[in-house]
Amino acid sequence: WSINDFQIGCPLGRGKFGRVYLAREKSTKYMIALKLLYKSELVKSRLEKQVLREIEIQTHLQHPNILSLLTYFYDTNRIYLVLEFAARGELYKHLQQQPHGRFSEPEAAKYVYQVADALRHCHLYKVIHRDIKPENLLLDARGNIKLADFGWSVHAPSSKRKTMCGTLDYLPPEMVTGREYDERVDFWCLGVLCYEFLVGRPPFESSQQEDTYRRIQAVDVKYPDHVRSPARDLISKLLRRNPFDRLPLTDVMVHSWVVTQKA
Ligand SMILES: CC(C)CCNC(=O)Cn1cc(-c2ccc3c(-c4nc5ccccc5[nH]4)n[nH]c3c2)cn1
Repeated sequence: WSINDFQIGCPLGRGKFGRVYLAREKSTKYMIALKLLYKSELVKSRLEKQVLREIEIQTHLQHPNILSLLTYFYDTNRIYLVLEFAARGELYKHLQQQPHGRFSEPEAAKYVYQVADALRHCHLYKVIHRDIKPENLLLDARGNIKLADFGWSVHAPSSKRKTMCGTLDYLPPEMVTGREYDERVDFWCLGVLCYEFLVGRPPFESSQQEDTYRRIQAVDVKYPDHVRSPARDLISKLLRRNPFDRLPLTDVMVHSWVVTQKA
């Protein structure tokens, strides 16, 4: 493949490493998301190893709810990643467009189920995503979840610090205190995600960072009246301080709230 095989369209956003463009493969007219990485930038920020490991991870993780890396190629200055195009774009924009900025229970349960299934698949390959939040979720043409951006995934177990770029809202207690952690961090993030889907904001959001830290450590969750008990039951089984007390993903997928609402 070469860049001449594609017609480049509008920019789709700025990923961690580079720019992503809508593009179309000329002969098949197939739409894709083309990510351009500048070798010079990768060398400068010593990210080339990280990118190669991500390419390795994404090539092996094939799942209907994980955005696939279709292929990649490079020329003298750039690496080109041919990523699946998710036609309905970023989930967090879809969330913001909802009345009251929150999803209905059926829609929330459908997404929670699909993210749980995608994470279960990642964990089979000992890959922890660590960065599950609405910004890293896309929707395909049929409104199904596509888990993207493995910018922070690592192989379990790990205690690699996650530099605090972006929100702390999704950090589990063990990562806040820099302790060793394993794939159960993704169980916690799924609980935060489910809360945000139903409420429209994450559970520990505070104006000051240290308050967010404190609320995470104390697992200080408050549910607005409109959040009904079956959903509270699931969230409370995921937002547990002790990672071993958190509900495993297979149990999330068969939880009564998920099963009754998503169908
Ligand atoms: C190093 C390498 C293996 C990393 C591979 N993973 C990524 O690059 C993660 N990543 C995916 C994207 C991305 C961003 C946006 C889209 C889109 C998309 N569709 C849209 C529709 C409407 C509005 C915006 C849209 N973005 N489809 N596929 C995408 C893929 C950006 N970074």
